[in-house]
Amino acid sequence: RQFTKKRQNNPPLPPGPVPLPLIGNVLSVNSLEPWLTYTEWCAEYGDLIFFRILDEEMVVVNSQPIAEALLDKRSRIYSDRPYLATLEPYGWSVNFAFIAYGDEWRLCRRLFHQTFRPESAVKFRPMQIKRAREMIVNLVDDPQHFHHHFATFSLSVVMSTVYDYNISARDDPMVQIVIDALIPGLTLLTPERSLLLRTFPFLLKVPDWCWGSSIKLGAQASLSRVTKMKNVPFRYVQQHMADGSVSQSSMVAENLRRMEMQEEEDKPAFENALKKAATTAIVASYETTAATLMVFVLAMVLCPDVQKRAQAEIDSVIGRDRLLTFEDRASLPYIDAIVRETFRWQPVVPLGVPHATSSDDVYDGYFIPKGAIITYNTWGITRDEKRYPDASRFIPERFIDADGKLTNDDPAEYIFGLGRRICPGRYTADASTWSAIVTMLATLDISSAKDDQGKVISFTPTFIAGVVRYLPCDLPL
Ligand code: HEM
Repeated sequence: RQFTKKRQNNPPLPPGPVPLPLIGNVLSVNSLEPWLTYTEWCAEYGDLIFFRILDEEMVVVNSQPIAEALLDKRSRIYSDRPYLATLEPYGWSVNFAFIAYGDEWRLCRRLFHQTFRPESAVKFRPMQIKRAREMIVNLVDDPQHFHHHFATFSLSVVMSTVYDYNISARDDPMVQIVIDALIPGLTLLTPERSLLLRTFPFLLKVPDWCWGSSIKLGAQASLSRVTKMKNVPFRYVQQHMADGSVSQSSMVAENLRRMEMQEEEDKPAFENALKKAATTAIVASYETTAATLMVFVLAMVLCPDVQKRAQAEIDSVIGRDRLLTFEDRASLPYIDAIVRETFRWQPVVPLGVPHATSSDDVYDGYFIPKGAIITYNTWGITRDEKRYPDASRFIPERFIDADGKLTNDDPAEYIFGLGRRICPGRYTADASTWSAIVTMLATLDISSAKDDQGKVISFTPTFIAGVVRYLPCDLPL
């Protein structure tokens, strides 16, 4: 009744599938790969769709111009995040990517931005190239565990910028702490788990011996792992600052020095925000960068001609006598086209991170209610056949014009989200991806694994779906 009353004097809602009473459209959405449903709906209902999942009001945006008009141009209204009941009990409010739009988010984001804005991020480039070369050594030594080396690479870049911590190639204790907290966390933050706790919050209070206590015990275990991930590397910097053995320019060290000049009463909030900004950097980079590099190796195996053309570009422009640096980037357009196509072909965050509206709005004659969950369908953009003919194929040439130059279409403009919540790590992510890809192409040949008889092991790549969509680590490559 409340729902109907609220609508009476407002313009119509955007078009969408007819909801069932109470449950809404929950049964029509592919729960594992919702982006497929949203992309199908786009053909039927257009680029702005409204539907309901139980009592949640959902809006899906299927076009880049509408996403820019809402998330960017009206960012004052569209920058909140939906409430996730799992966040606090499981310790994940430490990740400011999921917290509400407000003062705490603003402070975290400001601290983050100081380190990762373009002018600062450029300083990391030599380190990123160095880490990419270390990754190659690991890949040559132990090619089978390539996913592990990509994850190590991704963490080594971010741990270095945030804590000035150098991780070792294998069995690093700090990496273990991060992985222990992160891997279970990826599945815990699903909307389904959140819905369960929102509907039955008493599940966090049931006695240990009672049926259903596994939720509470799981939350306690997660909280303790995440707290460890937040505190241990932070303490590492505090301890090593005193003896001068960490660089004073790491994100945490720099801000701890700033904190010394602050009033005593401001320090706890600042330290808390700094811990959150630092931990978010680790969490947000870990799986996204590694998943992107997995997509790249898959593409190289499926498209050997692309790999050959890229290697020929490197050989003809740079030669074979030296390794590459960022100064070479502008003279290697085909490599950049591969980076763009890697981002587009299998976007690792296919629905971005959902936004939420903080007040009612009207767009193009449609009413968008306060508190609606706004999902930006990145996957749908990448599958637009008008913009990307033969969209499901890996074709870097689509980003090269007739003169051999890069076109103006750069997927980095949409795969990192939009508006005030746009990925603030995007410059570092792009530079890490480029340095890893170019160094691999210059030094390695990537192909399918072979069995004992020397026959190629065939496989069908299947992705694991979640906020981050990734390939399993045991691909036979
Ligand atoms: C290929 C790699 C990456 C992709 C595809 C990616 C994508 C995204 C997307 C789609 C969002 C949500 C944006 C929105 O709400 O509109 C996001 C948020 C975020 N990303 Fe990334 N990201 C990547 C790597 C990184 C890295 C390396 C870092 C850190 C150095 C990072 C830090 C963050 C943070 C802190 C947020 C939360 C922003 C906020 O809520 O204010 N990301 N990312």
